[in-house]
Amino acid sequence: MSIRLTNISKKFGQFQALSPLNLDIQEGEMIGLLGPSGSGKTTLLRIIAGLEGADSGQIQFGNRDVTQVHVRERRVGFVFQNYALFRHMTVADNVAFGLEVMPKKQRPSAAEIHKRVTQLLETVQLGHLAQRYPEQLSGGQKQRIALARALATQPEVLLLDEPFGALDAKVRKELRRWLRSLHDELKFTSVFVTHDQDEALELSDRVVVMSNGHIEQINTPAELYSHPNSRFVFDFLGNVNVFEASWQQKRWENGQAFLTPPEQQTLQQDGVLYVRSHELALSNKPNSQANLPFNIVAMTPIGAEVRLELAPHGWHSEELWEAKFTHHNLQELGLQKGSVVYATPRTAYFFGAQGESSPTRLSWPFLTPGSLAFDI
Ligand SMILES: Nc1ncnc2c1ncn2[C@@H]1O[C@H](COP(=O)(O)OP(=O)(O)OP(=O)(O)O)[C@@H](O)[C@H]1O
Repeated sequence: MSIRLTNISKKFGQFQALSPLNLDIQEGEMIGLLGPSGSGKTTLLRIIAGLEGADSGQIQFGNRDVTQVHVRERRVGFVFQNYALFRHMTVADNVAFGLEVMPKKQRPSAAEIHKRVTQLLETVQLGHLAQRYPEQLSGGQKQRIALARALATQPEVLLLDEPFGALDAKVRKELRRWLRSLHDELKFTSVFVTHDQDEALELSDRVVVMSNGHIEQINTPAELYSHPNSRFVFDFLGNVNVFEASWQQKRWENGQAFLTPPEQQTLQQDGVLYVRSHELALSNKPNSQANLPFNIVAMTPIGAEVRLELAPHGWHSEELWEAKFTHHNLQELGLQKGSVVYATPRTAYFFGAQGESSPTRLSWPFLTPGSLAFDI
């Protein structure tokens, strides 16, 4: 079932929770609503569900205008963060609930309900827990049951509000993969809310990035990562290093540090350069492309990588910079906590001070310490 939102807005009193926004969701797509707390994700999800009315605009499911249609008639499945299972009912009865309360004419027979519940419990791989009560389940199991319950009425749209928010990191990851494969198998259209960028990037076909009640950008995870269209999206997708750049004749400067633009670039103005932590090379001396001196203040192994925290040396940055390397790379470089190093970006994104919101992507030839043809 495709979903089309046209001109949807919502105010709570004087507060504009959603500015008029448009969103087209394809049939069978999995859409992640990502944004900081208060950006309007849950409000938008509740409006799609029919749990909240919009102040303006139209909602279509396929060709059907559902703007005025009651939540019960919209045929959506809903999963909340806090499971919302009925405590006094067994797992099987919880899953059967949506079917049992159907109007008599539409309700399947008792035998059909039993069959469907059994199948759903198999799908969520919890058939053996059918006679347990919610309090006898782990958080991850409860959330799978909540999903089975939401799917029992065979909705064409599944809406999930921070479905894995209350679970620990490992269970979250398992359930994410599991939800994605269930989605691919059953082919319903899903919209889920999250403030976890990894979750949004891993699960979604497209991510809708929200801030202050409007949509900042909609794109596939890969495109969002390679072409963030605003500083907000860049910041929100995490871990960027910021170089406040003042244009001085042929290069960007900040204190004693400088960066020379790639040859073909003609961005001769002040601005801000954003550099991702894994797009930095380090060396024990500067070169003609970059003179970005740092003190290494911390080296933290995180799984297969080591994260370096770098304090600018002789220039200013609001925050420490971060660089990521494999253990092997780092050994080759022979770096120690406390040493001074020079960073050279491979790629950076330039936001001009003149206010244009989309950045220019800058790409330099990759310089390794041994191949610095133009060391200074
Ligand atoms: N019923 C309500 N009455 C008044 N204000 C509300 C109501 N529901 C939401 N808001 C406000 O609207 C804004 C958007 O809320 P919403 O829950 O949609 O944000 P969110 O992006 O889902 O945030 P979170 O990640 O914290 O859940 C918030 O500032 C919130 O305080």
